[in-house]
Amino acid sequence: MSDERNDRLGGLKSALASVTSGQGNVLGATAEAAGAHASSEESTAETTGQSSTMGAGSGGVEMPNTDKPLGSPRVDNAVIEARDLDVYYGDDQALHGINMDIPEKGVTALIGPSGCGKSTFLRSINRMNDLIDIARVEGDLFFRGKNVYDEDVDPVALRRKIGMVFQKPNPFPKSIYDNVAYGLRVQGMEDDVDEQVHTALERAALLEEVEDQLDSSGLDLSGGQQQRLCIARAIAPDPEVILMDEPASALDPVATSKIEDLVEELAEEYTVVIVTHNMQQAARISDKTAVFLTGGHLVEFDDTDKIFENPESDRVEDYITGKFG
Ligand SMILES: Nc1ncnc2c1ncn2[C@@H]1O[C@H](COP(=O)(O)OP(=O)(O)OP(=O)(O)O)[C@@H](O)[C@H]1O
Repeated sequence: MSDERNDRLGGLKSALASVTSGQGNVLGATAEAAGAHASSEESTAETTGQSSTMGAGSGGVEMPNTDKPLGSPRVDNAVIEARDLDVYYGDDQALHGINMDIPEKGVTALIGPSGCGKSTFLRSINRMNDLIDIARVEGDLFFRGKNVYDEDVDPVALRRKIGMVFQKPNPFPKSIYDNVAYGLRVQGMEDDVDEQVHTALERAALLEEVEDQLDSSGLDLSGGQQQRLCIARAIAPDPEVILMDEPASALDPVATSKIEDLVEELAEEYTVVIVTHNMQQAARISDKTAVFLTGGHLVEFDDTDKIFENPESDRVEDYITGKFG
């Protein structure tokens, strides 16, 4: 862990220590597995469909001038911009008017109590919510200036640019090699498959452990290795953004630590957006933190240090220090 991250964690600890809530705080708490409403459908859809190109044309998009959550500046290097984003499941509104600029590279963490809409927001970025019949999206979600909900955007092509890793490792019942190659083939990326598979396994910090057994089933790997295999599968088509929905919550501490190290490494090259219930983890690995609170509202979005050491919102401070959640 870098000195900077250690300092940040120290800041979080002292911030927490200075608050005497009289209740157990959430440091180190790993949430129960939750929010996996659509994970099996998602994992199938993640790698199915036809290859095509994302709709062209990103210029001239008019941005509504809307209220921002606390501490949420518009950023010049934003890769993803949510504008007045509402998501409904049937008549129930899960997200209310989300406005957020996610900068290029680095790690952006989404935190908040169970049911506040973190996964829903994550899935709206690469249109995974399309797979939920009753889900409906209003407002805008721009990826590099292009509204991903425009009619000319192909969700499969979008997911090549914005890959996803789920809470539970979900390798296919195929060989390690084929697990990674499958994503490439689905996207029509048939050239140099061997090289791309090796590169993806290497970037996912798995190659060394599996290079002699690429023909073995992905299901025979340990849980942590399976999750790194899923990360390799997600990065094989060379996306720009990697969405991670509690990628370590089903893993033991050693495997979790490897995933955290990997996330930090990947963030040098990719934009990583990660949902986590573990605030220590958010403090350790993220550069920006977005705090969602009950009812599906984004309350504060800022540098992680600021959120954990000096949040603007009292409700965020109460959440961070374990007064509720
Ligand atoms: N597939 C679905 N069908 C109907 N309602 C859903 C679906 N997925 C989520 N919801 C509802 O939307 C709201 C937000 O859920 P979501 O899973 O996004 O929250 P979350 O913050 O990720 O929760 P958790 O931390 O428990 O995973 C909740 O009220 C949830 O019940």
